Amino acid sequence: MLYVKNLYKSYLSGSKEYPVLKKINLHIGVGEFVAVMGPSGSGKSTLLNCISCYIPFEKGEIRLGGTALANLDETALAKVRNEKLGFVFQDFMLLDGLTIRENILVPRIIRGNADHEGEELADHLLTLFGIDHIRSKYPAEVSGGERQRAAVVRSLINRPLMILADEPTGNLDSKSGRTVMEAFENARNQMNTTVFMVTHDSFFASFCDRVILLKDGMVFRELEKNGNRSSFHELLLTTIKEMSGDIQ
Ligand SMILES: Nc1ncnc2c1ncn2[C@@H]1O[C@H](COP(=O)(O)OP(=O)(O)OP(=O)(O)O)[C@@H](O)[C@H]1O
Repeated sequence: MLYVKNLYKSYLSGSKEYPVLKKINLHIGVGEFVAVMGPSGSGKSTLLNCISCYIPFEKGEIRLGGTALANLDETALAKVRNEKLGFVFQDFMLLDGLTIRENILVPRIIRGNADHEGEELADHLLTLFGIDHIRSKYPAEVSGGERQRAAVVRSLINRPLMILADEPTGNLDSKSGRTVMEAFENARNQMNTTVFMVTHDSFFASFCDRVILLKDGMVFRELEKNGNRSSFHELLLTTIKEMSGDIQ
């Protein structure tokens, strides 16, 4: 589904080139829930932005559902973003003047398929994700966790190949954040949705099936959840300590 091969990306500062992603290789299969973690500056957002088609990369390959992203023009990239990807952001990005249900339908309107089927799907998802009671409310009238669950539903409304989530729990307390992780689990379990998330937080990462640890623009290690969530959390904490050099 998503293949990243030898991805290399640098930024220029004056005439000097600073590599940020150095030969990243990864694969995410259909229905996987995967997090990327790593210290500040390790390249997490840059990786997500390359996959999102928001920034170009110099070398390597990204293939999303069989489409190679390098060499696509702006129109084709916008089509990939609209049709193949769903987005969840740290600050929700809901439109204040629209109700929760109307917000959820916005990607259908952008794609030009705001039809009866879209309305039915919105109603089904509002129930499935436990936010039907806030459908007619405005974003300012609901909690942060409810706003983010609405954003998760919005990201699903065009039935994307993959959801990209950038620090989706960054503005939430642990109880609300947990409901958002459960919403991603629900999307995976009920709709076989693939989720790729950037997070700083090992507790929220422990809800994932797999965690990719980045360090200095390279994959330091990939960890898979083989037991329960709390033992995976312990493994993540130990490996992050090892990565930061606290233990050998
Ligand atoms: N547009 C840019 N121009 C120049 N350098 C940039 C740009 N964007 C990011 N960088 C640099 O690239 C490196 C990686 O940044 P990136 O935001 O991908 O890291 P990150 O792991 O997401 O960090 P954080 O956890 O702090 O968000 C950093 O050193 C950053 O300063």
